[in-house]
Amino acid sequence: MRLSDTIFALASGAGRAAISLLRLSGPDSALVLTRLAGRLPRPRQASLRRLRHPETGELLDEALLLWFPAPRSYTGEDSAELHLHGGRAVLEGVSAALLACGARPAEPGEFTRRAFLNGRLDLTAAEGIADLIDAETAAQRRQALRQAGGALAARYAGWGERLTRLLAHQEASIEFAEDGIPNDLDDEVRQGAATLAAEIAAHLADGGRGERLREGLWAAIIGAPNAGKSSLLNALAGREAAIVSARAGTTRDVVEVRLDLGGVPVLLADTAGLRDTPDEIEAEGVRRARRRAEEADLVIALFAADAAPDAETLALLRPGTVVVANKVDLAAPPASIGGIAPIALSARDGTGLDALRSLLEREAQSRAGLSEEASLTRPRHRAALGEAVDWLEEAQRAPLPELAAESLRAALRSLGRLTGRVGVEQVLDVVFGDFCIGK
Ligand SMILES: Nc1nc2c(ncn2[C@@H]2O[C@H](COP(=O)(O)OP(=O)(O)OP(=O)(O)O)[C@@H](O)[C@H]2O)c(=O)[nH]1
Repeated sequence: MRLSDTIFALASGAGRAAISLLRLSGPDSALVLTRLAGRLPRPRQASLRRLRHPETGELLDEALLLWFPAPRSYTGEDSAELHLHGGRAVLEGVSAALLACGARPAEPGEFTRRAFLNGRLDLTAAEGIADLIDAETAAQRRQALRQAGGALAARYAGWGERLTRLLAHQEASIEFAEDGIPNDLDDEVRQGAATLAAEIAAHLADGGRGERLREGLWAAIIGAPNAGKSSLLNALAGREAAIVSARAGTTRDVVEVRLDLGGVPVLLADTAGLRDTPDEIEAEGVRRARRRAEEADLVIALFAADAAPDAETLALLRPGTVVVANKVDLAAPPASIGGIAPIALSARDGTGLDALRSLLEREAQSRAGLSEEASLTRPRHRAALGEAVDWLEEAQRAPLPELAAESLRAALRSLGRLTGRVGVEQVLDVVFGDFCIGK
């Protein structure tokens, strides 16, 4: 990937469409656009132009052009958008003309990569843009927009700056000690490292909500055979995803549907009815059901109101499990199951379904909804921040100022990996800006 290349790519979806959007970016963009369209449009103003092949002069399309000179563009380079008619032949003709002008097809993510390299966004914002494109629910969109807008970037950059300052002070204390000047910078640094470590640790202790919202929550319905698990899954999904039958032991494997529960994407699994069975295939289904219940972020334990609660399902109840008494059209629900008041439901006639859905939405949002503060969204973030906390703690324990400085530098590198930003030059800037060391 060379920044000296001028690249282009279809930015809109592939296939026949009213309009196709081609993007162009790189140092030769002005030249390429001029050869195709005769002259450059005014910056950031839509202009209708005839596009011709630069060698044959053949008319390719009449298109709307947008010209974004550097640095005020998405990539930070000279770039342009070509709004073409969305036919295949148009796209092929214009692509061939761009190739003839020396531009090359972009690699996946190359526009955003260039934006990052040109300092237009940090790594977390770039990830936010990828998430925005993948967002399936409103809450995912909000989280991605916030991250793409730099909410995490700003927070991590703030921590990076504080860390840089701590490191600068630590370096200064070492210099002062050499010169025999008394100072209490060491204590200051230790105190600062402790405060910062606590702040980062609090950000990490968010129950993984940002990651869950990005990836989707895992939910599972468990219960005895014939309790109505498949009926409930179908009712929540609004379609016949799982087979419903009066025969106990119908569901053998895990059946999954995707739901949007209050903006949180949820992968809901119907599982095999929990019971001891000599049937080998069903027994494997029961094992999978138990595993699924263990792994799930949200468990719905379903009991039939017209039967005594079964011991297998009762044994899997945990704090936070949603307990449901189904078939209330046949019998009144018990007041309590395993010490929890159940939601009364009839998957057959729909009684209680809205109440259950609202409860599930609240539960999903409390586990993965948007919090007031921007949450981290990837294991990569968690790992880098965890490392930074470890190094900050190491710095507080360090027996020598030189070792404390080394640990702070390592913490800074961890944050730097997260944002792709913090470099040594910044430390030097602070060292020489804050202190007149005079050497
Ligand atoms: N009367 C009544 N019958 C129900 C209700 N929900 C489910 N059923 C019936 O109960 C039987 C079992 O329903 P399923 O949804 O297949 O139950 P399941 O828990 O998935 O069963 P397994 O796959 O064997 O574990 C079917 O005959 C359903 O029609 C309900 O609310 N009321």
